[in-house]
Amino acid sequence: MGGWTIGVLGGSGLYAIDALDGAEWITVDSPWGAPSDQLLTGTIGAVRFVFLPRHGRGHVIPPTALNFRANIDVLKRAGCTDLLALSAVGSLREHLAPGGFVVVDQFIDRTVARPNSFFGTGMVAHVSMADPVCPRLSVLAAEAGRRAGATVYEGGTYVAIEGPQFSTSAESHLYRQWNCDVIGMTAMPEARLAREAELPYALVGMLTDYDCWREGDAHVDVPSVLKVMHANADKARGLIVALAGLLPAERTASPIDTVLDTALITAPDRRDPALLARLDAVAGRVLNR
Ligand SMILES: CSC[C@H]1O[C@H](OP(=O)(O)O)[C@H](O)[C@@H]1O
Ligand SMILES: Nc1ncnc2[nH]cnc12
Repeated sequence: MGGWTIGVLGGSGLYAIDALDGAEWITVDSPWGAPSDQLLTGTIGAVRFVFLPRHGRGHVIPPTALNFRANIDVLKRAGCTDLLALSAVGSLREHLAPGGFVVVDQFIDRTVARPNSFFGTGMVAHVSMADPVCPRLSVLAAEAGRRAGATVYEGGTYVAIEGPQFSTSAESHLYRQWNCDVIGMTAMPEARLAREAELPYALVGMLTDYDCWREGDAHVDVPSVLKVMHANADKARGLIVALAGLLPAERTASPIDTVLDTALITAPDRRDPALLARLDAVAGRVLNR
């Protein structure tokens, strides 16, 4: 038991949060390289927040070049207990109208060019991704979104594409046939790495457009995404403030806090010391005992 420290990954159009008491940008180094930016830390009530603009302030890093491992590693090092990801997403469903929020509960990963694990040769691990998000944080994020005035849809499958180009119409129709609900470029491998780092992860997709599947509609472009995001930025910030008020005073353990207990397979005497050193924050709990 203890308090909550919520790491917030801010996506397109959300590069800072202004409601933090004692707000301070801090630098956290990572053995995985440079994260997207400094971390903005501060508190709202009893809850500590650590905010990272996923693409860096000024949106300088494209999805493929994001150092997802460093981003998750620095959030872990900064003491985060849980992660809330906020992302602009395209809608693949008529009823998921731009302006609404979708609390995602599944993923299909179509990314092809991103390191997607902290583990590797010399320290092999396999975590379950069957239930890729934290149900506890997802429920609270949904309620926080409603309190912030958003229309919130609970549950939905996010297809992660490599980008940076938006999809072809054929792909957009295919993803609809696969029962995907929303589309974006950043939740993978972010959600995988959060799980490996034993950080419960919830994702609120902020619907900005109908991608390019809808007959007679203009296809998605950057101005249309940013227009909706700017109109919704207050609701996103309101969600964070409302979440602080909804979290119980004490954080009880989550099963996700200990997923590495059953994930490591490499024999202790065959482990690579250099890789173990890089895993100090992510897996120190199980490697140092
Ligand atoms: C600006 S449109 C495409 C861009 O927006 C989304 O970013 P994020 O998930 O960080 O909000 C999408 O994944 C693309 O990176
Ligand atoms: N249609 C779309 N495709 C991929 N990423 C997005 N982010 C926001 N809208 C998107």
